[in-house]
Amino acid sequence: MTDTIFAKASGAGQAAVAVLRLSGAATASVVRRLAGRLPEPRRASLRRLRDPGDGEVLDQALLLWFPGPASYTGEDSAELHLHGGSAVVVAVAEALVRLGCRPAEPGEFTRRAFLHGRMDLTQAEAIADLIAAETAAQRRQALRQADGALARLYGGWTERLTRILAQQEAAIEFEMDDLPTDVADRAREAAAALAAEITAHLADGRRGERLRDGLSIAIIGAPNAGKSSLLNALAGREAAIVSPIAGTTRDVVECRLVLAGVPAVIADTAGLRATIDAIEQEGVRRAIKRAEEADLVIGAFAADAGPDAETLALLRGAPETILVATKCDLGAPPVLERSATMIATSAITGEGLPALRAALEAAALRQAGLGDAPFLTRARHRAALEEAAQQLDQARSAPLPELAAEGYRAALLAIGRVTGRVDVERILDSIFRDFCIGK
Ligand SMILES: Nc1nc2c(c(=O)[nH]1)N(C=O)[C@@H](CNc1ccc(C(=O)N[C@@H](CCC(=O)O)C(=O)O)cc1)CN2
Ligand SMILES: Nc1nc2c(ncn2[C@@H]2O[C@H](COP(=O)(O)OP(=O)(O)OP(=O)(O)O)[C@@H](O)[C@H]2O)c(=O)[nH]1
Repeated sequence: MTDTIFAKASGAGQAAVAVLRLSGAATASVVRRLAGRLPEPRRASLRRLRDPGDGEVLDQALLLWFPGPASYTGEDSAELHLHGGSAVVVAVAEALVRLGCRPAEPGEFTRRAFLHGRMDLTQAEAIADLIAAETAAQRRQALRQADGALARLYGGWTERLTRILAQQEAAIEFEMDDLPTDVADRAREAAAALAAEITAHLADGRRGERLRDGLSIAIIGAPNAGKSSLLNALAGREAAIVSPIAGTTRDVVECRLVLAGVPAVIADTAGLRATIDAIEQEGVRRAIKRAEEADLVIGAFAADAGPDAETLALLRGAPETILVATKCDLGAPPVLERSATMIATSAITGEGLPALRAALEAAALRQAGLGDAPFLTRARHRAALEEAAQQLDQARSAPLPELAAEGYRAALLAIGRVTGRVDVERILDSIFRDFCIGK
């Protein structure tokens, strides 16, 4: 019999109401000892909670009873909605321990939901993403995944692969019996179609992962180009120091932005120039590194000075770039030969800033926006699906039918690791470790 676990499911700190969640086989008897007879399933009922030892009233609480398997975890569970004071929560928690319950590990409720088949691993991970979601687009992606969009997609692939494997094994039997058959060919065709679908799913430009992790944007340019002023204007606060002294920004200054529902971190960096100042050199090194790792690089130059070679060179390696001619209040921006997007801005008059924001939002939607098909959201899924596609390719060209079957089996295992249908124990810990207690 599994332990009966409990945890405060509502947030830390003082609040009007604290929700304690319980799950496990002893839930019904524990609740009866604490609150009297069980209420109707899933109906809130106001109860006095009493200390099981001396009968002292601990709180006046709302009680909910969820008999398994129709509960979040799939087990008998209950919720106690207490007054939020810490002494109330502690008193009830102590009573629960005396009644044989134990505090839950992080993610343990959702882990139990998975173990009872209430959801697959992509859905369990989506619950964690939903709790962490900070923007509308993140919420939508997590909700879609929690609703089973990836579970259905990958589950469908698992079913098809199982059939392919069965066909291949039948083909081996037929061959041993010297029966003529085209079953192996049919398996190979089905595997080719599946491999193509998996490859297309992998080639999503990492949009789902970008939306989950946030977009990285770097502002680079010569000293005094107006980078810090640009960052402050975009962030709407004085995050970075602005001064007429060239070489003011040394370290990377980060600000969080939300662009069309996509979370982003925009970084102001040290002005690019050769210098003998060791600290500034390190700043330039960090600026270059940031630019190389960014999803989008803003190349800033003063309109009256024109773009510099160093900045343009760094822009060349970036996945997406926007050129910004700053200080356009001081002079007209130059006409550039290259076809790159250029936006003229002024931190003084505000000119061009809405256009820059719009360009950033368009880029964010392009790089991390939601599409019709669900996107891959985690590196864990990507690695397993890459392996599945590779195994399928190898299986299709395997010289022996037994080797082909081996490859199909390996591909099946790889996809199974994503959904948790096969070989799960090993990956469970790493997934649920990141949960908060009470979920
Ligand atoms: N108070 C409270 N709020 C919450 C949760 C919770 O557990 N408690 N949730 C927790 O994450 C989320 C809601 N998710 C839930 C998912 C399934 C079931 C559940 O009991 N499912 C049963 C019965 C469905 C029904 O009544 O029709 C089932 O699916 O069989 C409950 C909550 C968000 N809000
Ligand atoms: N007229 C005008 N001056 C600006 C504008 N933007 C920035 N400046 C001025 O240009 C100087 C440099 O601005 P910063 O934003 O500190 O430039 P930076 O590129 O971050 O400079 P470093 O930290 O040295 O790399 C400051 O004196 C700003 O006031 C603008 O749009 N118009």
